[in-house]
Amino acid sequence: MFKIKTYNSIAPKGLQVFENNSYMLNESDNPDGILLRSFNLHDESIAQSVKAIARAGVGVNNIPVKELSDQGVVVFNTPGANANAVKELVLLSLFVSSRNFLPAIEWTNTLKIDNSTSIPSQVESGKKQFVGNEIRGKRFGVIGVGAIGVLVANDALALGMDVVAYDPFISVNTAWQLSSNVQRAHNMDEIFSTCDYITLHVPLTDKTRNIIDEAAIGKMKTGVRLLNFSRAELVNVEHLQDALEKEKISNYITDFPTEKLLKMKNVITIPHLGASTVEAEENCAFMAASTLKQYLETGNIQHSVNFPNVYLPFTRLSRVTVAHKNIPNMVGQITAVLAQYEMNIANMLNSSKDLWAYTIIDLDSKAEHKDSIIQKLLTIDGIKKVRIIENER
Ligand SMILES: NC(=O)c1ccc[n+]([C@@H]2O[C@H](COP(=O)([O-])OP(=O)(O)OC[C@H]3O[C@@H](n4cnc5c(N)ncnc54)[C@H](O)[C@@H]3O)[C@@H](O)[C@H]2O)c1
Ligand SMILES: O=C(O)CC[C@@H](O)C(=O)O
Repeated sequence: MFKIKTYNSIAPKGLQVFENNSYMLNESDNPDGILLRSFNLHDESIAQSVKAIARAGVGVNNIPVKELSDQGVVVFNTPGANANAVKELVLLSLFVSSRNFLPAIEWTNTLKIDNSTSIPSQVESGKKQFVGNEIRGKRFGVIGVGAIGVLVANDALALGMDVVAYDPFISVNTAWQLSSNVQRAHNMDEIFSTCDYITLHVPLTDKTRNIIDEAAIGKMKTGVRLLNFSRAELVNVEHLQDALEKEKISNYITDFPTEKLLKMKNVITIPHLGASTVEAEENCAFMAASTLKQYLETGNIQHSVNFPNVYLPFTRLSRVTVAHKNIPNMVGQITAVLAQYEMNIANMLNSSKDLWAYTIIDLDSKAEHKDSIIQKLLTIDGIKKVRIIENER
């Protein structure tokens, strides 16, 4: 029996993944797994019982990934599952930033029905204050070409924009999807200095925090429009305010309202709706729940942000999984312990990702002395979490 604790509202399609006798949902006491969206886990104490955490979404800056890795807790996200939803809102925002239609609609709603001037006459005489721009032919810079950035770049081309993209870490998969008509920027300055519109699609990390600051803004064209559907902290808000006041940036559209932004002119804030479509919520919830279930039941890892992806069909009688540091001689020490218990290894797999590694060892017997094997393995320096899973099938 596995206990799953959930935070935020998770689409039923995801929760249904746990609808069987092996799971108890919404369990706060000693959960095995956590399923969440944007809830801030940094301020929560996480029970020792937790083996994995799945984020129904992409950004994991709400999760203390570093600390959890050190406890051998696997963190999953849902790459690409909400990318189309975000892309559609970004495309909408390109038009919103260009055509003044939000203030125009507000103005139309204030028109008074009076007998001397008809509404159509008021409209025709007042509309000149809302003249906008077209996006066709304008230069559009995409910073971060991952699941969202690639869709935004390709569709902006289809809308007639001149698209230039920057991503020094672009994945091979994404590069295959990117239209060859998207130009490659070799550094961010190429985007800053030439673009009429700039959109941010990078994760929030120590390296990307404040990538839009005074220095970056200084290089931008006067009147540039800035879109941020990634995270608030990518943009230095004081420097942004100054640039908006000086009309260096004409407007800023973001999915991340803050107290300061709400008071600023020429800022349009959206209440974090990027992934809020029925389709994206279902995709994310289903993917997150499925990867969490797979990990709890088999120890296989897919879509993890801190441990390597590993898959070994679970066909033998039992399985030992070990989350450990990526340092020499771990496998040798693990197998030496199993040998002490006269356990014969039927199959094994070891893989690493940056500082962390993961080993699966399959056995042709049910593991006896489970607790003492686990305790012994945990005394090895570098081993963070050990599980022994019986094959129930
Ligand atoms: N508004 C929303 O509701 C919403 C929804 C989904 C994602 N997001 C945010 O958008 C971000 C991107 O999402 P995604 O699905 O495209 O993620 P992704 O991981 O597929 O793509 C991120 C891309 O950024 C690139 N990158 C990383 N550091 C970079 C740097 N310094 N300069 C340039 N490129 C860099 C990576 O190489 C990668 O290609 C997420 O991290 C999340 O913060 C927001
Ligand atoms: O859960 C959401 O609504 C937003 C998720 C989004 O910020 C993400 O990073 O995927």
